[in-house]
Amino acid sequence: MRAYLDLVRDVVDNGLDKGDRTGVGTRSLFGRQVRFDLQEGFPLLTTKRVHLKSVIHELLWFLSGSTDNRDLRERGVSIWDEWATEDGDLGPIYGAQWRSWRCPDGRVIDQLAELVETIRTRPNSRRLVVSAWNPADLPDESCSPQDNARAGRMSLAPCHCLFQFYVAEGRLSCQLYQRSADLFLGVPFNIASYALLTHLIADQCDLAVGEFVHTFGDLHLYRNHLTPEIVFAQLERTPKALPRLELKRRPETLFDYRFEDIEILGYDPAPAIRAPIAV
Ligand SMILES: Nc1nc(=O)c2c([nH]1)NC[C@@H]1CN(c3ccc(C(=O)N[C@@H](CCC(=O)O)C(=O)O)cc3)CN21
Ligand SMILES: O=c1ccn([C@H]2C[C@H](O)[C@@H](COP(=O)(O)O)O2)c(=O)[nH]1
Repeated sequence: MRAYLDLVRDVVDNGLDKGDRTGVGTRSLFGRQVRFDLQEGFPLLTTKRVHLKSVIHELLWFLSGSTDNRDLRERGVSIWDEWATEDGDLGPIYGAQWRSWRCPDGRVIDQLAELVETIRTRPNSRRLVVSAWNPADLPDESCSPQDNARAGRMSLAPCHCLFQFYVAEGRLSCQLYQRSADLFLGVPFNIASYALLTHLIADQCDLAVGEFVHTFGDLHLYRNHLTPEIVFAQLERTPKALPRLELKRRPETLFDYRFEDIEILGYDPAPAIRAPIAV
């Protein structure tokens, strides 16, 4: 995970000060790319403990098509609390766009089910793309997340907004375009989440895993993370060997994985580093 620390160093050294929607302020760069060979291990940050339980539950929640924060809270995951209404509504965020993209003519498209079917039947396709960026459902940036959800809009615009798969030599690779990236808190979660998604889809399609390519638009460190206890403590740590991912069971479909099916072996990270989240 040296690549992650290099990104942090890049933003610290070369980023420009920039205001943002949350009012916190950032140091930011535009347009970067890193890649992880998933054969070399599971790309889970070792220079701080990442709460993988939240990552796994969040991905299974996206895959279930749910946008109800109560389903996450029931599993002890609170990472979406700040954006949900009191009854758990987040509006049509990832789960809705991935599994039930609404068309003007009333049709509903399950992008993930179609993706798996196309990888199986036409692995050479150059159209293995899923988009969460649905302009019709985007939030109004001048309203709160909760007011957007109440108006039937997304509470937060998709950050990991488009991804594409690629099959070659029996390996499945994934590239993500992330338009906006909170490098300290969000990105370690996003890397682990898409690496896991690639493993699950590869498992369903009888493929080995290839690479995860992570492409960034606005890549930023929030100003209140640029402290000796947070970002600079992270930069002083040395990466360790990566853990491995093991899937204990292959269910009927991509949508039937359970938390217990996913095991991470040999994860020996440095202690967690707490940081405030910008809402
Ligand atoms: N500013 C911001 N950054 C994000 O990464 C982000 C958002 N907003 N809004 C929507 C989701 C929610 N995500 C989150 C929210 C919180 C944590 C977080 O607080 N992580 C802590 C503890 C995690 C836990 O205990 O489960 C961490 O140390 O990683 C991470 C990702 C990712 N997204
Ligand atoms: O999966 C995620 C979700 C969100 N983020 C970060 C990126 C930004 O810091 C905020 C979103 O604010 P916008 O004004 O909509 O860009 O959340 C992330 O890194 N990963």
